[in-house]
Amino acid sequence: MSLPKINPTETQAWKLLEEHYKQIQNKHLRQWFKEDPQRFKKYSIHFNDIVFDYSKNRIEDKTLDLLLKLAEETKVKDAIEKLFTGDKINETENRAVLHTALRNRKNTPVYVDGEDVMPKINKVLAQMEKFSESVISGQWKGYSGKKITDVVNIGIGGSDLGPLMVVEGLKYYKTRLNLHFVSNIDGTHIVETLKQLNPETTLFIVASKTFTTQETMTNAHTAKDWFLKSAKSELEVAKHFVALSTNQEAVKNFGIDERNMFVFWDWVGGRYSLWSAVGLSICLGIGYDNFTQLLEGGFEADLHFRHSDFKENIPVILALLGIWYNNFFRAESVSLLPYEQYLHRFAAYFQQGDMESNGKYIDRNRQKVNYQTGPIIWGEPGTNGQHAFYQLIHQGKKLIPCDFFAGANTLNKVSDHHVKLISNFFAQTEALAFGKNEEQVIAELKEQGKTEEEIQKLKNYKIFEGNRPTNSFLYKILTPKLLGELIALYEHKIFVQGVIWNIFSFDQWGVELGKQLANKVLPELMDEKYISSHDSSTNGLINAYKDMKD
Ligand SMILES: O=P(O)(O)OC[C@H]1O[C@](O)(CO)[C@@H](O)[C@@H]1O
Repeated sequence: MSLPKINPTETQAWKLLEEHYKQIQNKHLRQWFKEDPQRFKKYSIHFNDIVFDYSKNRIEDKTLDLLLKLAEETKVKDAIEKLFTGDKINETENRAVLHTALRNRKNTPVYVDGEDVMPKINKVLAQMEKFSESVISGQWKGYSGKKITDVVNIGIGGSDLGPLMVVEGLKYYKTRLNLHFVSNIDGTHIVETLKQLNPETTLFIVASKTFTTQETMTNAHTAKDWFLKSAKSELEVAKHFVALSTNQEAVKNFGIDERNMFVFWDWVGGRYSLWSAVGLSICLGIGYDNFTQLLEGGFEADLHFRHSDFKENIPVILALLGIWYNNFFRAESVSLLPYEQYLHRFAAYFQQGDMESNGKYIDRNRQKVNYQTGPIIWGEPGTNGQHAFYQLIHQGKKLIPCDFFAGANTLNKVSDHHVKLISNFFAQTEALAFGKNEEQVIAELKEQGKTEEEIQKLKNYKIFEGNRPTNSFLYKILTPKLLGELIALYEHKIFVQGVIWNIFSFDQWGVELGKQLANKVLPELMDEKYISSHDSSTNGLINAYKDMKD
């Protein structure tokens, strides 16, 4: 059974939300907080070690009721069950979507085409455990008998961003191995990485769901050539190359021993694959036990998502708030702002997670949508962002809803850094919500001894309108489990939004055209002849390239 195909704008809730929006669009958060001192209590959810505060949003009870009605009318509850029970909800590729099975720590059966997938998941997990432990312990030796010191994950998109974000995010829990990630086809990426490495002590992980991706295969061949220059014999490849893929045939053809292959399956989407064999670099980077803690966190977030009432359900509330701003306030982007240096790739990871999932204009009825779908996702860690782009968030013309993240505790206690960091987090959400009005600005300038003329000259620049919405995630401390929870909560937010927008969130046809055209252009660049087969701009650029290149 497929997902329902309901145009959200035709629901009763949508129409009521449009009306409601007109009534509250200019109401200020200052007013809402004044009217209801219980706002924090009312609009926050506690889940494990996380406090999720969504009270600084431009909502009231009626808004939430209508948004929840929208979720009901678009049958989100049914869709969640379909997700968890292996329904082929990735219809355009005829696939189930079961990243949740990969972290199903209870091991209850999950069926795809009548087959319980848990035994094969567990088999690969056992293989990952054994392999990572032998490399970390030094039992696994390189071709000259030395221990592995460095691991290079070669992959791109979902086969890179997830493991990279997690390995960076959990660096505090690092094993003795040094992890490197090569993704870009720009040779600079692999050349600069290999410069630091010794082939005798380097292990390469070739991560590619399809094992056909141009970037990954090109980088993998370059790595193999570099390795063979030193090892001399193809027979040594088995000690230095492993593959993570769904494509056994292509892995064999590349020359990787099948015993060094860690499989996953077509029901694992690339951008949801860090929980699968693609997490091997995570196991090597932080140890298998920590990897299982990450899975545990994802699993607990799954239980929360599947079983909590929507009013208490973090991914559902996050998704509905996102729709409120995206479709009614016409906000175009969402900024993810971790006040946690370790999470410096969190926004980059969810750029793919969200934008590749919901950046679509064709609905589940094969029709062009007449409403906005996925937002632009961006962000940098605080406090760096404050000194870069926050000006626009505070005083720009665009409404940018922001999600803030911070630990109440730090993993690196050093003088008063952490308390200062956290004071910035709280201050920013307060400033964004409440701003500074004319009266306050004038009083401040007077106190500084400014003349009336100076005050008139400056005051408008110093006013902060406020009314900028934020969500805050305050957690106890950054652990593998906590990170697993956060990732899964956001994955499910994306899912709920895709369901409501009536789009297919698990395919990515939009990345195909560029790949096709690059394959057409590539042979045209190989000789000196001028080209006239494209439009005048593309011809002009290609021909200028031919003139300029050495
Ligand atoms: O793991 P693969 O098959 O190499 O694909 C890498 C990435 O390429 C994409 O297919 C599109 O760019 C992503 O969805 C995917 O994560």
